[in-house]
Amino acid sequence: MNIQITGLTKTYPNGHTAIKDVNLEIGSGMFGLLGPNGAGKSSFMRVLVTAQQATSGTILMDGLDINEHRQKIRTLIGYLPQDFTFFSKLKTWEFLDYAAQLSTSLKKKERIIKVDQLLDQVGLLDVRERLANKLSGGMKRRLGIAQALIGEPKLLVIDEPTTGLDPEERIRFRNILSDMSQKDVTIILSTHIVGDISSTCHNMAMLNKGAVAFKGSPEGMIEQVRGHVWQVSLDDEEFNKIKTEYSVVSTIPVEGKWEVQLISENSPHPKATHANPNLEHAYVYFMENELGISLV
Ligand SMILES: Nc1ncnc2c1ncn2[C@@H]1O[C@H](COP(=O)(O)OP(=O)(O)OP(=O)(O)O)[C@@H](O)[C@H]1O
Repeated sequence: MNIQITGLTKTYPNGHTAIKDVNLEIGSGMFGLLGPNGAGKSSFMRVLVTAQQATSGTILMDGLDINEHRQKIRTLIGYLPQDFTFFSKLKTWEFLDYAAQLSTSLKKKERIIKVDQLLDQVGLLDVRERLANKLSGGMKRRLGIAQALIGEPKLLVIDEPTTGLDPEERIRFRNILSDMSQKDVTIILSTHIVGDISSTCHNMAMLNKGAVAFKGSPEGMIEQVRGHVWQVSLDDEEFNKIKTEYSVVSTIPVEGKWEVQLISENSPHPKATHANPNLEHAYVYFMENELGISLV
């Protein structure tokens, strides 16, 4: 699916503008929306899935204006909101079957086949008889993906997919999304976790205070911080001093010293050398230099 977003603005009734003149083009594959809490990611996603209306601007999905073709657009979208919850008393397969009844016209026999296919795809077939509200946090998120996929959407919108998941579940969840994005489904995921983007998305945007602070590839964002990431080995005293002056992004204790990586325009220490930048470095750099948000 091709999505063209032009001049999108959302002002809530209390006067707060959560999305400011956003212009983006999103193609097939996986697109990451990165930004700190409160940046406007959820507001943006709710507008995208027609759950709330923009104040101004347009969104075209494969050429269709989402305001003029709301019903049609809704059949093309699967949505997993941040605060997704289950009805109690439904088993895992029953929950998905219920979602299938709402979003497909499949007959009972076809639905059961489809439900089990999807449960298998997200690794939940073994727990199909378990009550959905008794699943672990990671399993619930995976069941959430399955319900978003049951109507065979062309666009999958996922808000903060890995928040609260342990590392193993996080990797598993990312892998499911990567598989999906190879099946001609456009996936938009919002997150404040840099690793979710760097390991899955070819294109991304960074939102801050409702406006687009960066758009392009993760590599493009990383290039902007090249030359500003330093590493140096410090003793306790030096380390305590440097961490009050610079944005330290990682610290590893090595042989009684501290192996430190930090962001700085200029060399922070006579023994400091350049380090290879990654997306986390770029995120910190953007927050500090472009957006004026201090992390020290
Ligand atoms: N219904 C609303 N009425 C008024 N202000 C709102 C409403 N919903 C969100 N906001 C405000 O809009 C801003 C953006 O919120 P939003 O939830 O879209 O951000 P976010 O990037 O998804 O953050 P988070 O990850 O914390 O949810 C915040 O300042 C929030 O308080």
